[in-house]
Amino acid sequence: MADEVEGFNFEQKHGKGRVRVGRIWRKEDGQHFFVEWNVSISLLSDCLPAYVRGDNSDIVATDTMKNTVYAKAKECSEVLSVEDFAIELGRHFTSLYQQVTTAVIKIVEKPWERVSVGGQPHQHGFKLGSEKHTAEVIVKKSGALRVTSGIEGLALLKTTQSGFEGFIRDKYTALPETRERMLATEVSASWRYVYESLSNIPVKPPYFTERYLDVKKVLVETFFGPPKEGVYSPSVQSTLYHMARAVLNRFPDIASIQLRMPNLHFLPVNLPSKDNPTIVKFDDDVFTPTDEPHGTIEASLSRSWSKM
Ligand SMILES: O=c1[nH]c(=O)c2[nH]c(=O)[nH]c2[nH]1
Repeated sequence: MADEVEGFNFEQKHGKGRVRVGRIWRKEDGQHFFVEWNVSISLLSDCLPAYVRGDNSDIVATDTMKNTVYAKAKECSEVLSVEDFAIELGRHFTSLYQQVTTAVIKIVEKPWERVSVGGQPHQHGFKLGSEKHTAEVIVKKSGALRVTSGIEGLALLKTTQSGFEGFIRDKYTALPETRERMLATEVSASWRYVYESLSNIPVKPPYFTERYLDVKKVLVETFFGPPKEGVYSPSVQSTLYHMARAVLNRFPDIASIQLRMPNLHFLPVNLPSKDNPTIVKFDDDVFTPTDEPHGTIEASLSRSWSKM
């Protein structure tokens, strides 16, 4: 929030970063549920005297914020999504403290997944998966709300049905045109829901978790295409756009989506030999995997009637 202080413009916020919490829920049938969250809290509050006069009487201690994460985790008697937990924290800070005008809560969930043993889901055994579910929630004292969910580290690769042709050629261009290459990326996506107030968010607890899984499915299926023939990608740009569009077309409760898709190159291996026959001649088979340097391709897509 911006204030005028002694003739200057002044903006401030304070919070606690990287509060780590694990929570078990035990069901009556013996099945356990487990989540591990990394929570960051940032509060916009009326506490100028702390900065200007050393008067802390309007300060919510960041230690209290940390304790609140554990207290609220204890209070939640049912399994809930990162979004729901973030909304609960935001609601708490903006309603309990007169000084707090806005709460920004970010959570990254560690991807613990139930293991299967002998083909059966284990009651209390979990292994670490790969991509992470994230949420960022902004709650205002008025009840105004913004919920943004995301995926980080969704690594995808296909061995064909990708090419790159027709790009600008000049004296620095060495890249050959191709209709046959590998395509590998690590998708980061974040999408904002249409809900703008605490009073109109869906209250059914699995809603945000289900949506997260639905969005991931649409992103993955659009990237790969049908199982047998796949779908041809003329560029990362085109594939990214189709993925973003598929999500907005499919889910009316999502207002906008941002995608970041590095192009993780697999370089053809050719090993000529001066005297003997060629050691390795590339035939779309042997590659040097690289992640540095990599292409960076990102875009966001929102409904044109959106206010943002
Ligand atoms: O899909 C691609 N998009 C690019 O912008 C690009 N640039 C490049 O060198 N290779 C690729 N591939």
